[in-house]
Amino acid sequence: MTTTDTPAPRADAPPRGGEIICEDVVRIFSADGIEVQALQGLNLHVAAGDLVAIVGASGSGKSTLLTILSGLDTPTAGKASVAGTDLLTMRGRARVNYQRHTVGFVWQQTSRNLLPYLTALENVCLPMSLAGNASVPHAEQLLRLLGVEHCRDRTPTEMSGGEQQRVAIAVAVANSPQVLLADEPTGELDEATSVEVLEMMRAVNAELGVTVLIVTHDPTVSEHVRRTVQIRDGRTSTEVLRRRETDEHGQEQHIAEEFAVLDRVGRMQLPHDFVDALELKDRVRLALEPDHVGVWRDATNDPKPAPEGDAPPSGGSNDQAGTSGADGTGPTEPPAGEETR
Ligand SMILES: Nc1ncnc2c1ncn2[C@@H]1O[C@H](COP(=O)(O)OP(=O)(O)OP(=O)(O)O)[C@@H](O)[C@H]1O
Repeated sequence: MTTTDTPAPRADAPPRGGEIICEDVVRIFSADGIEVQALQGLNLHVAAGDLVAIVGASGSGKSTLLTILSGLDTPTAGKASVAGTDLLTMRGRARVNYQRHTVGFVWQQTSRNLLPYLTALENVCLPMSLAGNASVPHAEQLLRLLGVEHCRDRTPTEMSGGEQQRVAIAVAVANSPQVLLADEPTGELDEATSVEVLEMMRAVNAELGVTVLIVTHDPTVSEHVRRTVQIRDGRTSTEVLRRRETDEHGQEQHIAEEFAVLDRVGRMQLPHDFVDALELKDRVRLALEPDHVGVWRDATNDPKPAPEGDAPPSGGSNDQAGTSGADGTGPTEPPAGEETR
């Protein structure tokens, strides 16, 4: 293995994350004459240097999205670019370079991330060697950043699951990618170890400036990221944004606000619990108000008389499903986060 003294990335290096843009991405699989539309016009924008979790039920299209973003698959239609690389037109050598330099991956199965007969240091040096610039000092610095310098000379079987995933993160960022993609990185770990690995993802995001996208079933993941995007039926449906605020008593508050995602042509998916709570189905009544949109159950065939007061535009019940104004709030409305829960 060749070694050169390439300077290691500085902890105070400026952010160099890549932007992720998906517009109306469609992926159709054909198997045994049956077509499955795994992504049905998915829209997603992740800003450079952001840390985002993608959540969703099994079969919602998460892995399909990640496989496209990692350059292992190509969308059937739409637009997708990562760090300025167009993923639909990328071919041959450009694809290899993209996978080697632009993106790094961490997969759920530790066996897929690390070669079992190499030590942690050798595993981290390997992608650098393939790119022609292996640097032992850089690999050692990454192992230190991930808190696994003590595993330097151990093979994967001599490490715990959490240590293996930390080394896997070091491998994934060895060639200084602009985007780090992780597919269920905590899927095989217990809760405490999962938290450690997620904190390491945050550290890599903060220290190296790399954009991080984590696909997961794990609900605790969303507590560790600023933004969680939910995919439903191959489309982005809702988002939760988290931030910390200090209240008037000097106490730190964790604020989580949930938003419905509106696509470029104005489509949105109502959260399941809203639909269930008001028994919405087939069609709903809509009303444009000065600062919000009202959504009502279609009561055309409803035997119940409509109550007085805040009535829908042309009769029916006043079961209001949700509101969203230009700024998401109105003078008498609760904050956006409370509106959608
Ligand atoms: N290669 C394929 N051929 C045919 N259908 C596929 C293929 N890959 C995925 N699908 C289908 O596309 C849909 C989305 O699958 P995907 O694996 O992206 O979902 P997911 O959200 O990652 O699910 P999970 O959380 O269970 O991994 C599913 O209906 C799946 O059966």
